[in-house]
Amino acid sequence: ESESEESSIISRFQQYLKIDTAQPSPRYKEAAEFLISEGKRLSLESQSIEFVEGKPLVVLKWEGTNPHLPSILLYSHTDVVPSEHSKWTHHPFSAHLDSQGRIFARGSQDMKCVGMQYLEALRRLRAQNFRPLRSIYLAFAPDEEIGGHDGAEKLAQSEIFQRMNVGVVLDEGLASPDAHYRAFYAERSPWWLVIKAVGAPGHGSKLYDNSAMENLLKSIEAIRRFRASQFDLIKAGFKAEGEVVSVNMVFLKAGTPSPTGFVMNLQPSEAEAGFDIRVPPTADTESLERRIAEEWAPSSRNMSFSFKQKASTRNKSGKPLLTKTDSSNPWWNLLENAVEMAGGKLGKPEVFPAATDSRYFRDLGLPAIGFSPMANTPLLLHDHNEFLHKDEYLKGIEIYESIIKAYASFNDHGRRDGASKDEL
Ligand code: MET
Ligand SMILES: [Zn+2]
Ligand SMILES: [Zn+2]
Repeated sequence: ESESEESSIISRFQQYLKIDTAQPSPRYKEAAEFLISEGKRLSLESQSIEFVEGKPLVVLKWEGTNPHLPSILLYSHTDVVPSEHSKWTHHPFSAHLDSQGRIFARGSQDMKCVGMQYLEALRRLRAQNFRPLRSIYLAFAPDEEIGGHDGAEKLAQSEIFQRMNVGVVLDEGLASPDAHYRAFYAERSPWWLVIKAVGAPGHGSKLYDNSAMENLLKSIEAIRRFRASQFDLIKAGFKAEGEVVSVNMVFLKAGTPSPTGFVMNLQPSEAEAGFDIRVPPTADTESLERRIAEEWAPSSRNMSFSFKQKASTRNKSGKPLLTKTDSSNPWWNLLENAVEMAGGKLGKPEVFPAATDSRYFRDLGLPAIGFSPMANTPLLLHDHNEFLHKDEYLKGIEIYESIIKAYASFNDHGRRDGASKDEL
């Protein structure tokens, strides 16, 4: 690349990063306009779909020479998580490029990088007069960070999606601190649990059983023991991060407010705590549910519970939501080879420790692979000072160029395309 080409690539990335699409009030319209205009510059067909008003989902298309073959879906989400601006060295929507070449922005890793890299890879393929055999779709969806219900979930269930005849989905992965890229064949399902205790209120000096605080604390102790047992499996090297159940307390709510803080000599009659639980695809969910009902929020201790989010680990037929990584899934091998051809190396397939929109596609029986080409990069998603080095970003474009070329050219002579659904 010439220097000026490189700087226009970086500035397009910065332009996307500068659009404040943070939850809970993302500027979706601005993002959609930007993406559609980028799509037009690449002569892609474009469509903005509002399954829910004000939440556009942009679909771009490059038609294949054999549009009857199952297509490739290059998926990304447009929203980002909120940030504590004052704790960042550079404003999270300034997309500041520092003297070392690092680009700081919310979304630089999760996952505006990927969305723009797809486009840049297509730009390079266009310039080479590449003709895809299979149609290539790009989808830029809203609301991943709040569950994807008004984005990917609606897309996956739509007629539009059926007509797209998608054969494989690429979605986000995670940065890797070493030289290997990470690739994900499954993910943990988020269960966002709120437990609540009630009990008799009382004077702050009185020792008595069954107060709301005491009841809640017993649960917190039990949950912490379980958490430690899971964490120990990782610490001992028996399990990878995505293979255990994680539980983290994310809020505590109790006490009687007063203008100067909280009333100190009153034991409250209600206490609540929230937990972000992540469940691996093959976990015994029934036993976990029992544990919650019997140990973590037993009605015998005047406790109740509810879920703010509870994603299933299995499809309708009870099969865990996993994408095959063996020879039954040609896309995995193609990815590995294509990454290698572009000078990269894939680590061994992992379970994504958090959630992605891939679950909605895996639920349909489609193979979905989580992959963000960021090697030599600290894992900073949802963290302060999220950044991506410009050289990693540029390298990632070449990686995608290689993958998209391989995927869009893949011709299995009709052997698998009919059969690949449901086998993942
Ligand atoms: C249940 S929504 C998931 C949002 C985000 N990707 C996470 O894993 O936390
Ligand atoms: Zn993400
Ligand atoms: Zn995220």
